[in-house]
This record gives sequence, structure tokens and C-alpha cells, in this order.
Amino acid sequence: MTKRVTTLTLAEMKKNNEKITMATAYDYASAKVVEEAGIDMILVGDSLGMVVLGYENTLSVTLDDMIHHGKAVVRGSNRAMVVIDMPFMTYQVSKEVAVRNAGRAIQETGAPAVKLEGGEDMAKTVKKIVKAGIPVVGHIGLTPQSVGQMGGFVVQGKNEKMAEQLVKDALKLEDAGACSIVLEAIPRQLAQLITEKLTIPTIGIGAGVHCDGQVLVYHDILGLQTDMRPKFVKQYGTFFNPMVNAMEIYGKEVKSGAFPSQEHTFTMDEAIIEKLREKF
Ligand SMILES: Nc1nc(=O)c2c([nH]1)NC[C@@H]1CN(c3ccc(C(=O)N[C@@H](CCC(=O)O)C(=O)O)cc3)CN21
Ligand SMILES: CC(C)C(=O)C(=O)O
Ligand SMILES: [Mg+2]
Repeated sequence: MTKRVTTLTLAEMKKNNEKITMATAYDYASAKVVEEAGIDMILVGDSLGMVVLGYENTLSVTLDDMIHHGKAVVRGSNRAMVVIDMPFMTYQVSKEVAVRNAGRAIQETGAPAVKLEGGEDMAKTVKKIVKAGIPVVGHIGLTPQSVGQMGGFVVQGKNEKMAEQLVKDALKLEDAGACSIVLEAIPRQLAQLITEKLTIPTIGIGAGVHCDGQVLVYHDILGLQTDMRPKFVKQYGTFFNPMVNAMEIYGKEVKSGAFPSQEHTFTMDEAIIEKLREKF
């Protein structure tokens, strides 16, 4: 039994300049892959809605969806710290509702931590959830649940005003007790500044090499089917085509009768089957 990664491990890793690895997973099988690879943290991302459920954005994902998939990921993980994304409209309405829903997410999945999108505006909510005993990961920069306001999935924080706000957002989240912050799609220089100013670890996705850790979507790492391929994605495998090929050969073998051959079947005493033939 290896020791679980915890919020303390993350703080330790930042102190020791050891990079934190994180990948998303959405079910038992994908969690096993991430876990076997020794990745430190597994994010049950609400990107689930897009890469697994086929929605156009993440807004349709419900807390019940996250809990259903989160439970499967927890069953498939062992050492990695599992973080559950709070979906759209489960934490924005009030701090009370946010605490209640964060509580459901960890109580019903067995994961230790939640992640939610927003900076300064969400700091008080983060504080309340942390006060209830639940570790919270922040998420600023490109926040996909605000896709309507951002006018698409576009890089954030390029001008002085927006960049300054993002630094403030990060500091407010740290003050509120967040254990880590995801920085998504912001200039690498800004991510470096934020990472230097914070004592808690930053985890980047499209935010450059100076973050304390990195996160990518499971399907992007492996080269599985997705409708989006953000600029920041590096594919470490190209598994979609080989999967289609295997499926195609299976289909052809069934059509031709080449599958199943005897080795993939069961047999019985011929005398019994003869008796049955006579009877019917
Ligand atoms: N497969 C996948 N990977 C992700 O990282 C991801 C998702 N899906 N879905 C949820 C969010 C959405 N994300 C995205 C999606 C697209 C871009 C993207 O394509 N950005 C463009 C710029 C777009 C523009 O300028 O209009 C880019 O060049 O990176 C970025 C982040 C990140 N998340
Ligand atoms: C891309 C990461 C940070 C995320 O929030 C998700 O997968 O939902
Ligand atoms: Mg998300």
C-alpha cells in the first residue's frame, strides 16, 4: 500500500521544487490508466460533459453526473489525490448551497477535494467550503463555465487590466484557504509571476512551464476522439485510429464467421446433445 497524495504532499512538493502531475479521468478504466502511470492527482473534470458525454460545452453537466463518474474514479484510484470539479450552478447561487454541494461531492464519491472556477468573486465561497473541512482547488484564467462571457474558449489575461485582476484573484484564493490553483490558458510570463507570488502550488494547463504542476485532459494526452484540440495540448499517444482499426477487424470477422473460433467457445458431452436431438 502506497501512501495517498494529500494537500500536505502538494505543499511539500512546491517547497521542494518537485513538479506536480495531474490528469483527468472519468471512470474506473481511465482512472486505472492514470493511476498505473504514477500521476500524482486525478481530476474528475467537468470536461466530462464534452469528451465523454458529447455536449458542446461544460454547462449541461450536473452534480449527479460528477458524483456518478467520481465514484468510479475513486474506485479505480489508489495513490493519486482525486479532485472533483464542481459543475456549473452548483456553487454560484449562494455560499450555503456551495458548501452543501461540495459536501455531497466528497461524501458521495469518497474523493477528498473539490475544484471550482472563479477568483476574487468566489473567495468567500472558497473560505466557507474550506471552513467546512473540504480542501478546495481554485481555477482561474480560461474558465469554461463562463464561455458565454468570454466569447469562446480564448486565452485570458493578455492586457494589463486583466493580468492584474488574475494576480489579485490568485492571492484572494490563497487567502481564502485554497490548497492549489489551476491556471488555464494564460500567458506563461503571467503564470510565472503568479506562481512566484503564491505559497500554494499552481497547476497549469496552457500556462507554461513555470507553474508548479501541469494538468491535461485524458483524451488529449492519449489522442482519443475529441471535438476540440486546444493549442496547449501535447498528444503523447494516438490511440483513436488503432481503436477504430481493432473494432473494424472485429466487425469483419463476425461478418465472415472467422470469429468466434473454437478457442473462444465452450463445449459439452456429445452424448447429451444427441439425446436432446432425438427428444426435439
Ligand atoms: N478535449 C478537451 N481538452 C480541454 O483541455 C478542454 C476541453 N476538452 N473541454 C473543456 C475545456 C475547454 N478548453 C479549451 C477548449 C478550446 C481551447 C482553444 O481551442 N483555444 C484556442 C483559441 C480559440 C480562439 O482564439 O478562438 C487555442 O488556440 O488554443 C482552449 C481551451 C479546455 N478544456
Ligand atoms: C481542464 C481542467 C482544468 C478542467 O477543469 C476540466 O477538465 O474540466
Ligand atoms: Mg473543469
